Amino acid sequence: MAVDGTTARNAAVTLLGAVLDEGAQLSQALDAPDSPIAPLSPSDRARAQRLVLTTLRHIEQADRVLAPYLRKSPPDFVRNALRLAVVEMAVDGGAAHGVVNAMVDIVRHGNRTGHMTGLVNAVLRKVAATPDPFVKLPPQRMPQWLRQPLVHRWGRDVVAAIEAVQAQAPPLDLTPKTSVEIEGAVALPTGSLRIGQSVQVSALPGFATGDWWVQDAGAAMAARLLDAQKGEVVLDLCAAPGGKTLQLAATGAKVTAVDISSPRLARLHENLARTGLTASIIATDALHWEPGYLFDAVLLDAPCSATGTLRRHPDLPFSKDGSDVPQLVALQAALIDRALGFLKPGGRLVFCTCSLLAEEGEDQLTATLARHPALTVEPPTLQGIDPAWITPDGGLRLRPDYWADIGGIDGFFMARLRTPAA
Ligand SMILES: C[S@@+](CC[C@H](N)C(=O)[O-])C[C@H]1O[C@@H](n2cnc3c(N)ncnc32)[C@H](O)[C@@H]1O
Repeated sequence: MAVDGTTARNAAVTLLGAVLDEGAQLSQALDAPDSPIAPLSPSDRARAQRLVLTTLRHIEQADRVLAPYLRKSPPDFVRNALRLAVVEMAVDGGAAHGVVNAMVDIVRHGNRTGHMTGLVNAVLRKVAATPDPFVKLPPQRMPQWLRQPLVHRWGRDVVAAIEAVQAQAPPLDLTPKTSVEIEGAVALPTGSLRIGQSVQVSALPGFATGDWWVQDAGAAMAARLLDAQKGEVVLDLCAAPGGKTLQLAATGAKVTAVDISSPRLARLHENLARTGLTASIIATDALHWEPGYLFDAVLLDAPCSATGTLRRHPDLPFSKDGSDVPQLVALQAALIDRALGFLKPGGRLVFCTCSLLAEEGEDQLTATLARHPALTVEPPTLQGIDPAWITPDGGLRLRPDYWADIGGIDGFFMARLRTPAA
């Protein structure tokens, strides 16, 4: 019989193994038909996910705390159980006796790990006796392939500030369809609403009536930068799951949303239905699509390394090594060129990526201007942004450490380009 509290923890330990030892992306491990959370109750599922995310944000510290007590590396399952327990006690405020008993029970019933309960019990009791074990440890570092270019560009202090934000659970940001107030939500300078504490999204007022949608405050700035107008013919290229499509549709523009992924577009259909907004949805490869007419404005939210969203996706450093970046940079350039061909003369393109890397942002803009010298960059004049966030070329660089005192922001680069009038 399982000790109370083992169900969610057991699933979390298995998910940690999928990410840390098998290189799986957490979203895929969670959505797999045989996912360890599939049989769980909604509350245990939420708890397992929260435990995995928190542990992934603190693996480095957990390993440093555990190192003095482990003469040799235990089997993966046991090591992940120890890591999770340490993080739960150090960060999550888990009561030591409950955490230790649950982990001992999980290891007792693990696959060929039953003989290690004594070690787990002894190690965790020692950790439990250490007050605040992470207090003197720096936040977890980004992987070297990402950290090094960022240190080179922004310096060690900025990178440390970014890592401090990435160690925290991100706040919940909402984009209101029209002006709306939600109890407990803070209005951010750029117009998004922020809820600090963890809540059940579907229980918030206005969810069922589609008065808002979940969208990071940084992500919400790209559609604002495009500034779509009522009646304009607007294309959202690389649209799914569609936070930006909803923003564009809410302006009264006639929106076409294109994405290569039908499963991701299914979520856009759901979001449109919930919010009562409309857009034409086309599942196709943008590189080969021929719309047959031209657009007033295009928003291109290109596929990228997603390194600006590490705080929301702390599994990313364990499933990626940066080797796909050159391929992504080439795809982004091809999509930019394609998107420019969809514009009327005098039309505008907003290009954005949720990346911290200059290759996918600042350098991509420089290269675009070199390929298309007739383009002009229109620097952002968005409500609530700090002028220091505007780059010398007129792009907008968002770093996770901006607004650090109120929970930070996802990292993005975006730029608005204008084609010459006929
Ligand atoms: C950063 S995500 C878009 C997020 C979306 N704009 C939002 O706000 O919810 C990038 C998207 O590009 C899509 N994509 C990648 N290659 C594509 C292509 N060749 N044509 C169309 N869509 C593509 C992916 O399926 C993915 O949904």
